[in-house]
Amino acid sequence: MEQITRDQILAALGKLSLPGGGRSIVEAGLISDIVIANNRVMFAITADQANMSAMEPLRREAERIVAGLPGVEKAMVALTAERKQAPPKTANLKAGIPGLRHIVAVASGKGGVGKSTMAVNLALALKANGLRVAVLDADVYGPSLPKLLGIMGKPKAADMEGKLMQPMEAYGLKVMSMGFLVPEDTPMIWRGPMVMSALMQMLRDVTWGEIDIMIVDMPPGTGDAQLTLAQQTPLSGAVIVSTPQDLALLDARKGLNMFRKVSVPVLGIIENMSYFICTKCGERHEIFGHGGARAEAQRLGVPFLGEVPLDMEVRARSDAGEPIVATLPDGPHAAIFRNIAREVWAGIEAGTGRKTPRIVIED
Ligand SMILES: Nc1ncnc2c1ncn2[C@@H]1O[C@H](COP(=O)(O)OP(=O)(O)OP(=O)(O)O)[C@@H](O)[C@H]1O
Repeated sequence: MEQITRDQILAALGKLSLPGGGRSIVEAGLISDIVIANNRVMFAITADQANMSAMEPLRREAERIVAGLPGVEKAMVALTAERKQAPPKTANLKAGIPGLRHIVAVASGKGGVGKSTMAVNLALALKANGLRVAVLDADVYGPSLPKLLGIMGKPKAADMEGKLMQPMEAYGLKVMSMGFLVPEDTPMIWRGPMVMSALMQMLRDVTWGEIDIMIVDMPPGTGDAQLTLAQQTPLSGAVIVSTPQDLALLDARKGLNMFRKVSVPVLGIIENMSYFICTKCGERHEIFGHGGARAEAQRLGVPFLGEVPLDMEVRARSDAGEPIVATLPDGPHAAIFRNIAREVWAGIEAGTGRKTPRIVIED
């Protein structure tokens, strides 16, 4: 497929007039930077905050026009409010997505704490407990699910127009990630509205089917993009991943505060790299002391979901795309994750009071 250029896109959008006629959206300077990657085009249209709903047909029309250009496989267009703090319009999404009963975010106060590893193994443990589970990689800055789950290739179209995509599958999970759509080496500058728009498309335009719980691997940190995601996605709850140092340094608290700010219940904290099991002697080393995290969680008023050791086996299997809960289901780690999964699900049930399927516990 030939590569579309920014000028070709602007020329096509030049025909699109603002509501009420008059100037085009290009002349009015309402088009943000245009990102072109792998035959996918992303940009935002600036709108008056008070005028967002009136601009929605224009957004759809812009998306349709660009998607129809030669060399474009998909177009993603978001509306952004002029005032910076206002999130893009996602009213339909907030109401819930058909088929997805619960969406739970896995987040961290900072990067590198093992958030993605925890998200994948938590998803697999929920599945082992008898639930229908999907995982969504919202970590568009560094999508890691394809690697962690050993998935290659691209999602297939699910309809004739190519608007809907089928999710990928691995170890019985339904999976979607920006990593499937954008090649690893594509330099991309992601902005808040684009992250939200990409996530919306992955939530809305993927044939997920009936899912009891979807785990969303959030981008690390607690900046604007994360706040918008937390605010605009219909979340049943959030799980915070932290390391002992992270807890001590109060980075985890930022994550907690972010979800509290947008009234998403925090289901609890997972302490990762909690202790170290010596590969030679099998002895447990409490490098950072023991019990601190549990006490800290209590102090912060959130459930403590469990502790996962720093372990060579966890890392090696993650890096090989063979997550430990799926490939070593009888091992001690899988049991730890199944317990965490049980706590998470109990928290969701307590929070919603909805009828849920029976969970089969095998250990
Ligand atoms: N409990 C653990 N024991 C050993 N290694 C671990 C453990 N948890 C995570 N790791 C390793 O730490 C590295 C970072 O983990 P991961 O990618 O899950 O972190 P992250 O917080 O999602 O990172 P990012 O900030 O890039 O999103 C990976 O190599 C992973 O295999």
